[in-house]
Amino acid sequence: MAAKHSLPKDKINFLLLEGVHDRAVESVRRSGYESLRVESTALEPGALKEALAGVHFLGIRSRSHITEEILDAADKLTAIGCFCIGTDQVDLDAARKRGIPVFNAPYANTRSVAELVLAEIIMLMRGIPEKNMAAHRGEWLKTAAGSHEVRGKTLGIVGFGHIGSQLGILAEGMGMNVIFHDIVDKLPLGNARPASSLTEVLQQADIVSLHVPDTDQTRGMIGKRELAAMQTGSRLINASRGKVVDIPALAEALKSHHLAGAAIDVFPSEPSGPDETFVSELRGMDNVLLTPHIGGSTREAQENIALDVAGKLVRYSDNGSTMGAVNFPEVALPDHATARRILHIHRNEPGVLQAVNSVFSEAGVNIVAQYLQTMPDVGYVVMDAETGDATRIIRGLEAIPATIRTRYLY
Ligand SMILES: NC(=O)C1=CN([C@@H]2O[C@H](COP(=O)(O)OP(=O)(O)OC[C@H]3O[C@@H](n4cnc5c(N)ncnc54)[C@H](O)[C@@H]3O)[C@@H](O)[C@H]2O)C=CC1
Ligand SMILES: O=C(O)C(=O)COP(=O)(O)O
Repeated sequence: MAAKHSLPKDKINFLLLEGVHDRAVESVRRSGYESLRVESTALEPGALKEALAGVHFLGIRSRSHITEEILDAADKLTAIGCFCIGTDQVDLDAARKRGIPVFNAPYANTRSVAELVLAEIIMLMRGIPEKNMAAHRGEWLKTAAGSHEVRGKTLGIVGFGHIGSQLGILAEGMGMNVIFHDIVDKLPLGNARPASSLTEVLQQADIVSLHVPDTDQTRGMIGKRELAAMQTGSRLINASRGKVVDIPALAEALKSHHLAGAAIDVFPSEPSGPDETFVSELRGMDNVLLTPHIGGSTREAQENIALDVAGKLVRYSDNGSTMGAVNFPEVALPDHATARRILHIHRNEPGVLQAVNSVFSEAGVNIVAQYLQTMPDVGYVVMDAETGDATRIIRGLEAIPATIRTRYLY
């Protein structure tokens, strides 16, 4: 086949933002991709649009907002890697409709978040944030008032997914009782007990920890009413997403001492890098432990994330596999050592497969293997084909009205 529509590796451009770990850079380079730009922070929308010109593979963390407008400006964008767990920062539907799979690292920082929260549980139950602040001011708050062992206390977990369930196991190891609320039926690991509702968790727990994703349902899920439902003197931890908690309502609950303390790692609005000022109503409150969204920021997690997500981007580029994509039909593909591989992403409309197959039969090219997965709006079909005129096939596929994009791998 003529290689006219395929792209040699030195013409494939990677842009990695937000200080993605060096292991990602090494992994991409080791796979033969040398055209790589790396930035230590997120870019503001204008700069991001400019930076994306000609970029095929984009790597981000939680601070880069990839909106429809940004996607429209990204003329060559082929795939996005979120070097983190959350993918709410990307307009996933808009990306899929443009034929762009989005990958993440679903497990690589789970443990780091669970460990941080575990530490915060003890810190909050002992009133350490305010004692620490007082000591910095020269005060000596040596008192047992309001200080508790965690043994025998109840931890309420909202969102019993990977992080929530890992935390539950660790907390049980410290002798805590664990209750949880999730919208999906979950295996109650260890002695954890599912509660009948969010309210039951809030009412029964000595300390509540949030581990839900950012969705329409979870945004603002902990507001004035939910905070009022929590026990007087209880504590709240949020290391999930900033918009899950109504911060002014939380500040009020802390000021009135209805809540005894909070540890907050994520905020509705976060600085894009170290040069931007962090603004929050919670600043200056002694009983609040504030951390700069570092739940997943350990060397171990960042290295694992780097290898996981860089590997997924490279695999999609080299082989077309979309396994692990969070917004896209998942196709697992074997290597294509002997055959040529053609990828076709299309709107999922009647007759598309027939049109695709006709392009091959009219060109007299035999399809050796064909792989197809669909979502309601988008289909992804991969053909391994015997030698033939690649240019004719690609042009034929591009002429199908439902085509979103085609790629040719050799
Ligand atoms: N602070 C940090 O640095 C980090 C924060 N995160 C955040 O933590 C979140 C959770 O991570 P994982 O546990 O890996 O995700 P996961 O997807 O394994 O678990 C989330 C759980 O929340 C449940 N859920 C969804 N909507 C709910 C609702 N309305 N009410 C109750 N439960 C609901 C889901 O059914 C699921 O079981 C991520 O989406 C991310 O936003 C993740 C890693 C690091
Ligand atoms: O993994 C996640 O979802 C996180 O929130 C971690 O985000 P980060 O990579 O530290 O910007």
